[in-house]
Amino acid sequence: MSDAAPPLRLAAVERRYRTEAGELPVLTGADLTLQAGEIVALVAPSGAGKSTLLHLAGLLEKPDGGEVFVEGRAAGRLPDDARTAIRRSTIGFVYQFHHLLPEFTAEENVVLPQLAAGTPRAAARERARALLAAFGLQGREHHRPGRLSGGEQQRVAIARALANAPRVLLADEPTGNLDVATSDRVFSELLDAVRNRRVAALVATHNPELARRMDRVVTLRDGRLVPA
Ligand SMILES: Nc1ncnc2c1ncn2[C@@H]1O[C@H](COP(=O)(O)OP(=O)(O)OP(=O)(O)O)[C@@H](O)[C@H]1O
Repeated sequence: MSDAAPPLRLAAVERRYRTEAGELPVLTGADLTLQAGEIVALVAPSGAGKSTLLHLAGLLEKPDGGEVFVEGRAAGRLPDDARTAIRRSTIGFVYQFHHLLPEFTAEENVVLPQLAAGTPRAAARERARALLAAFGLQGREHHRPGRLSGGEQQRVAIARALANAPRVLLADEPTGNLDVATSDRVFSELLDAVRNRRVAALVATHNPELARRMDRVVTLRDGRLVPA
């Protein structure tokens, strides 16, 4: 592992699914390098393999071929527990629907991943408060998700994704569930947070306006990543 290694690199990544109709090749040799502070949009038609790519990049699944390097380390094919440890300390996820734990407060939702990564509770709470404040959620820390607006819920989800100071952020339609004005605002906050922290981000979206606001746009063609 070297400081110069990019936070995330996909090299000739392959993934195929076995279906009743036979093998479905979804990724056939996907290459991508994300540098620190770089935000890349992934825009491709439904079914092209965006979620599959994000799952592989996030070490949630293993590739059938090729490799996923995280901070220079070949990580994609490690055993489950090793991939989980790298994922917890290095990678944050934001989904279209917030996936917050409904029975926990906003603050607890941001504290829990830190506890899972071994951060002491007092430090985790302090960091959660700072992150929530950075997203304009002072005074809302003790609300459960059901008592927050859609935009606020998504801000908590972004704060949670950043809780363990990840080097890589993976997002799947991170504001796709919000109205246009709220989506615009929350997306700006997401971009600022990622840029300020020098996180490398890959953001899947169907929204060309949002894609244009990122550093570059890639698409999937026949299972490979190409410039859009
Ligand atoms: N577990 C699975 N088993 C079999 N086929 C799958 C599986 N997961 C995904 N697929 C298929 O692989 C292809 C790519 O799916 P994926 O979910 O990655 O696409 P996507 O680009 O994220 O689509 P969307 O924009 O609709 O979310 C699709 O044809 C899908 O039906």
